[in-house]
Amino acid sequence: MTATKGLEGIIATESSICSIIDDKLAYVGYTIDDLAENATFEEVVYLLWNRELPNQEQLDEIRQELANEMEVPDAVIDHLRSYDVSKVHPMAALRTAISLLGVYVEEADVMEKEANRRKAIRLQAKVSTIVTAFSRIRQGKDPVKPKKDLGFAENFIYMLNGREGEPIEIEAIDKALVLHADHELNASTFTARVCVATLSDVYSGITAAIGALKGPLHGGANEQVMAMLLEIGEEENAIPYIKEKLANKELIMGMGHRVYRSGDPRAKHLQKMSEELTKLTGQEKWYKMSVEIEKYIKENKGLPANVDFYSASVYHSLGIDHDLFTPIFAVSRMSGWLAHILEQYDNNRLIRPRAKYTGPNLREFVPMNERN
Ligand SMILES: CC(=O)SCCNC(=O)CCNC(=O)[C@H](O)C(C)(C)COP(=O)(O)OP(=O)(O)OC[C@H]1O[C@@H](n2cnc3c(N)ncnc32)[C@H](O)[C@@H]1OP(=O)(O)O
Ligand SMILES: O=C([O-])CC(=O)C(=O)O
Repeated sequence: MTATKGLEGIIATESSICSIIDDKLAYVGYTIDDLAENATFEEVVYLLWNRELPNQEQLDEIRQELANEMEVPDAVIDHLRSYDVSKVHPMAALRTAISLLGVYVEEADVMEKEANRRKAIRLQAKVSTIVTAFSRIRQGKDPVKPKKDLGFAENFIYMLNGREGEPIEIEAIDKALVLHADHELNASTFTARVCVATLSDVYSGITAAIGALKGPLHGGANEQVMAMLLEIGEEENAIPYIKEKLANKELIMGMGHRVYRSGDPRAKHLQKMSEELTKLTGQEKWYKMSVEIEKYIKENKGLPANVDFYSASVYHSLGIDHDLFTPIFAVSRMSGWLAHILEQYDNNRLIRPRAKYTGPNLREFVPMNERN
């Protein structure tokens, strides 16, 4: 029995949601390039859950369902106010709030297909409200209630800032949500599938997934990228900084990927957005610095920039707090997690691999009075 460290290259399930073939990414057959340029986030949510793009009527319906379900129970808001928010990372707050939501909502443990779809709508709608409410509360402000006539990205910006977004902000957030929505069997999605394959409930699967996304080797990398750019400070420091990190065998956040070799097809869209938004806000140095780092790492380590690399300067130039970058990833990836959870329920088998044992051989039990 040999072990494959990190399960690299292991085909662990069949899925009809997302493909990565020869470094090309598609959601249900539609390339990420087409979707990034032409689809809204709500269209992508519909696509991931139904495996077809919505017609206008279906799109209107899912938009309305999401807007209608955005409010969260007072108990969840009260909970966000109940601890020292200055000491809690928003991903920890989100993980706990989603778990708490599972206690207050109806049907949490009802496993019927239609009930699970209703739960999917509620979770997708409410994740945005929780992230923005936490952000407002820690600024000493009241959460802003969602508006039923706004789209998903519009409501996110409205609830975050207490004002409706400018068209360029709405477009940027909507596109970022489209780009992060799903990614095959990434660590957090796999976590969600492992959890619900025990026939546990949707809230448990999503809570587990948020925990996995939080780590800096996965979704948490986008916040770390911005921390790195700030530490570098000025463009001329970028390459010496990177050289030193590499010499110390430290990771360059936002670089490398388990699956992509030539490049992450989402990165170029975020790069373009970063170029435009940093220019518009007079913060081009973050973009220029990122381009230099990407080039150096590609040439010297053969590693491509991943989705987290340019999203950092995109969100920064939109004035978003750096520790909200990963929660925004979660707001988007909620759609993919839910698609995979529903797919897992539809064709379930317990996920239970084996471990190659490397400990001591069988031995005599040692009574307490004979132990060192
Ligand atoms: C949304 C997402 O989750 S995208 C990924 C977000 N994560 C990051 O950006 C964190 C930085 N990147 C990494 O840590 C890795 O590239 C991962 C976790 C994404 C992929 O990891 P793996 O597939 O396990 O790659 P692995 O660790 O085997 O790397 C292969 C080699 O490249 C090196 N390497 C990989 N990524 C990096 C990096 N970002 N900086 C420096 N070296 C790196 C490794 O040290 C290793 O070198 P070695 O062969 O000399 O030991
Ligand atoms: O697929 C992965 O391993 C990580 C990733 O890029 C994602 O989750 O978007």
